[in-house]
Amino acid sequence: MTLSTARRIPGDDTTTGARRGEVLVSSIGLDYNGVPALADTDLHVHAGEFFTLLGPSGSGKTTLLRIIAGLLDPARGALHIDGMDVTRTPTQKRDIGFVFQNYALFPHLTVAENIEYGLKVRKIPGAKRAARVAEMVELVALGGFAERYPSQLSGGQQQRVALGRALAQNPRVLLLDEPLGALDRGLREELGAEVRRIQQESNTTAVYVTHDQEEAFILSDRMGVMRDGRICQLGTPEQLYREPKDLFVAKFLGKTNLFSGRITGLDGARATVQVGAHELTARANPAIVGDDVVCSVRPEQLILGGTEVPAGLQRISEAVVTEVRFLGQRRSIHLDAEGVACTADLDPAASVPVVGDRVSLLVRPGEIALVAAEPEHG
Ligand SMILES: Nc1ncnc2c1ncn2[C@@H]1O[C@H](COP(=O)(O)OP(=O)(O)OP(=O)(O)O)[C@@H](O)[C@H]1O
Repeated sequence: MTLSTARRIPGDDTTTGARRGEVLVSSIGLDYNGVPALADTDLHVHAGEFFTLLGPSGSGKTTLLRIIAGLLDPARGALHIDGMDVTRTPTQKRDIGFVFQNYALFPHLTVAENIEYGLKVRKIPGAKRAARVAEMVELVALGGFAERYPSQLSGGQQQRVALGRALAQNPRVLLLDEPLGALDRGLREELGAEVRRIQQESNTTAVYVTHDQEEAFILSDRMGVMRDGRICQLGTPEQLYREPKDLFVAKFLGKTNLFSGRITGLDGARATVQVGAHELTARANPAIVGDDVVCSVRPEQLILGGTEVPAGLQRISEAVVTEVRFLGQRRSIHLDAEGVACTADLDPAASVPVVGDRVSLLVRPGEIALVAAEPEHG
């Protein structure tokens, strides 16, 4: 596959010192009827990065994406792309590519013509245009479909055309708003992997909006979790999963077990927490104000034990097994932990408890995420 024109070296074409595709959002905010849809927000998306805005419906993801696109004017703040202030620059002059949920292809144009359209508008010469279209058709794996019309393509194929069209002009930044939202589960996974491959091969900065946590995890280098018009936490998928800053992030990113506790001691990066009758050591969380905390432990981090606590583990609760489910790759054990419903995921090959068994719930000190008892706002 030839990708010479699509592939770029970050930092190759700017005189400003910023790397190509770098997005800097500084105190950008927007209100509707006096209510903030986006609270004043700072965000730095690095060149070549796949960055995802993840959050529930109405959390402000699309608002922020549309401001970066130039489709919405912010009430406050500044936006820089590649070091240039584009806060008031019209969309068409921002050098940005879009892919939305509804493919928005021209129905009367073929795949090749759809991809070519923007190049024609920009008056790119014919031979160069044809070469670029051929390259994009190959990049989005639609060889053999170039002469088809959108109505002759599946939803996933149409979305590939939309991607090819967006990338044909070698945009500084690719903005994607729930591009897989209209597709069924299997196709979402397949095309999600393709989106990531295409983004990497074309070395394009991507800002992606979704409410689907799994999709965000598969695709992202980094992501920002949004809630009520704010980015409440930024980080890699693993950082956010393992070290959620607050209860909202802990619960939004996959399943978790929550044990109420109280901080009784702090020693640098370590905290001592009292959970019922048990004293535990956990990583301190600087975002917590006050002593009331919640210990978040993921189902795969809970270990079932007996009366003895092996070295390197600590007991967080006693529990009674209420249900055992075989789920193929794992066995899901439901428990009543002194009135708190919990789930532990076990390797299917591990010894299986039965309903009614009394067990100890054990956890490694580094695997307890402490969060404030109430969600943080900002
Ligand atoms: N034109 C508008 N007029 C008034 N309020 C609006 C308008 N557009 C968006 N909002 C409000 O702004 C907030 C953020 O909306 P936004 O579309 O950015 O959320 P979102 O996270 O993208 O949601 P979804 O996942 O449902 O698309 C919501 O409370 C929404 O109701």
